[in-house]
Amino acid sequence: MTTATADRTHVVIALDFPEPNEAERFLSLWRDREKPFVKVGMQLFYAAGPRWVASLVETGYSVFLDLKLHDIPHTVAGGIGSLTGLGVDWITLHAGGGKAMMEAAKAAASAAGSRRPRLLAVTQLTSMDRRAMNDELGIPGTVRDAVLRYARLAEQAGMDGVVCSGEEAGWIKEKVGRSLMTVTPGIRLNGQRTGDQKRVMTPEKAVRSGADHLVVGRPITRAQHPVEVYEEMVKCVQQTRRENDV
Ligand SMILES: O=C(O)c1cc(=O)[nH]c(=O)n1[C@@H]1O[C@H](COP(=O)(O)O)[C@@H](O)[C@H]1O
Repeated sequence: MTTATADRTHVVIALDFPEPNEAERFLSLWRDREKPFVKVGMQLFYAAGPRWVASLVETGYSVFLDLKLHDIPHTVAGGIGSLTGLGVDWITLHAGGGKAMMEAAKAAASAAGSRRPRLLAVTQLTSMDRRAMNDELGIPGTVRDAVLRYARLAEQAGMDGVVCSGEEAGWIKEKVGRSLMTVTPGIRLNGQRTGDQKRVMTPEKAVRSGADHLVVGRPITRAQHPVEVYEEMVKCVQQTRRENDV
């Protein structure tokens, strides 16, 4: 298990593929290179199952298991208990499940001792904007305020980090605390299609804004030359960190 540390910003590749063999074919592009940190989300997990995820870990990948758990505390604790044996690095759950749910998840993860996965609370999805949040969900105020509220709750419940957009990462560091890890999807290069994402940022700007780690799917998985795009992003992130002393 690799642990993402503050001295390195990971560009985590979201393996949003329908079948494990597609994901494996994609990963084979990195055959002679350092293995990237990868994210397995619901699409691939439901198709490939937990054993495949465990085999990915055994092969040497750092894995972010993004299942966004959200249920009553007892059920989420049970889910976390079933997932800890896979050896993944990070697991997501929705902060909107509440403090008791997150605390139950933390207790279940802690049972794995030093090999426990880090728990990340998802705040407001990056596919949401203020209009959808206010009008559809009935949550008043700005997205930033809502994200901050979730982040505070996550910190109080002992979460290791939060998933948020680049627009909120720095705000969270300032208002909630620097030790709470900020993991940021919604990453796009200048001029790239945003698709269903609403709160997007370039890798450079996200790092400057306070993102500890980036999650990138389609800009890499759908690129003509995925390894080159990935390496370019890693280089850009490292350079930004150096230049901004972050
Ligand atoms: O938890 C996540 O990883 C996540 C949270 C969020 O708010 N927004 C978000 O896009 N994600 C994930 O990040 C990835 C982004 O993919 P792309 O939009 O293709 O780069 C997807 O796998 C999403 O499931």
